[in-house]
Amino acid sequence: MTRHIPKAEIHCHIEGAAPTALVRSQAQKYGVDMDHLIDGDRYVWKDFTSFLSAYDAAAALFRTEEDYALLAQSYLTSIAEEGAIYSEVFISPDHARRAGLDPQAYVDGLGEGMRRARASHGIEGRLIITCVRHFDADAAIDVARFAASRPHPLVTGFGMGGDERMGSHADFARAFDIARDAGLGITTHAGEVAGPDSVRDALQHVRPTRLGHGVRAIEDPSLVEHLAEEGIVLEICPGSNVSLSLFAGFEDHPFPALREAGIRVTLNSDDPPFFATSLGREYALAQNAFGLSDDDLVATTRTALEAAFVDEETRAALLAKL
Ligand SMILES: Nc1ncnc2[nH]cnc12
Ligand SMILES: [Zn+2]
Repeated sequence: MTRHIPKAEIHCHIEGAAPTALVRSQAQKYGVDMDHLIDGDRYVWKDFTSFLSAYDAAAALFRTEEDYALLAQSYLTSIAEEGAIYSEVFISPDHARRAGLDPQAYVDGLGEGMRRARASHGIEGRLIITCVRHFDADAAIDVARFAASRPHPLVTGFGMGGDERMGSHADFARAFDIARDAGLGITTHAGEVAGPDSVRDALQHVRPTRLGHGVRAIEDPSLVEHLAEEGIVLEICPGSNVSLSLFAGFEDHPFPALREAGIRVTLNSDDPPFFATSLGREYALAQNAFGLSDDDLVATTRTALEAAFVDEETRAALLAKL
């Protein structure tokens, strides 16, 4: 049991956090048939490509500001009940636009959901605007400009998700420059479904302080050393990685080896209902499968808070809770 451990999450996609029951009710509301996508309480997918398609289909069912307010409120409330004190969620204006929702209304809805969760459960939240690698690089520049305009006080970071097997971070360097110049924190997905070269590509072209996943850096000892030396924080999502068959099981997962190599590691759920997980389950797994003690788990939360894209006053207040 890790309910008593204060937790912080810095890698969760809000559209990927929608429980199947909520998506079913959204589908009913908008008259969309989702039977091919949901079986009982699980999403139907078989590999990374079909996972991304299922994710896009679920996202298409959130269409109004209030839909997103409810989604953010219910997600933050659920992890607060598992002991979370801080939540950064990845958000995607491209997905909102595709669902017919104006990006400003999207961000306002998400911000309102975070405000409600903070009021009821005390959980602090921030929004990381992401572009999508398998959409196109010009769209990414528009998304970066939107993020750089600081559309909401809770928007504090910029990142990229999507299909890492496509293109290079070089194609998105301009978008990341726009976001960095506006003072936003920078993270990006790399070293998940592609290997060490992809991590090096990300470091070279977008200079992130954090990496989404990064776990396949383990295939290159010199890269592991570099990540440790530079203090790059890995947003590790073990349940997601095993579910997507990056590793055969938790006993093969590199979390312990990366941690022992001196890399700053954190625990996250990525897209929890897609991978039958939750932030609480990730902490419990780290205890049971990786042998982390209560103190080790709290240290992981501390790393997440140190790496969080948040103002220093809020960071100090959060760290004081540990
Ligand atoms: N695990 C993941 N990798 C890349 N992009 C994503 N978008 C949502 N989940 C993702
Ligand atoms: Zn992710």
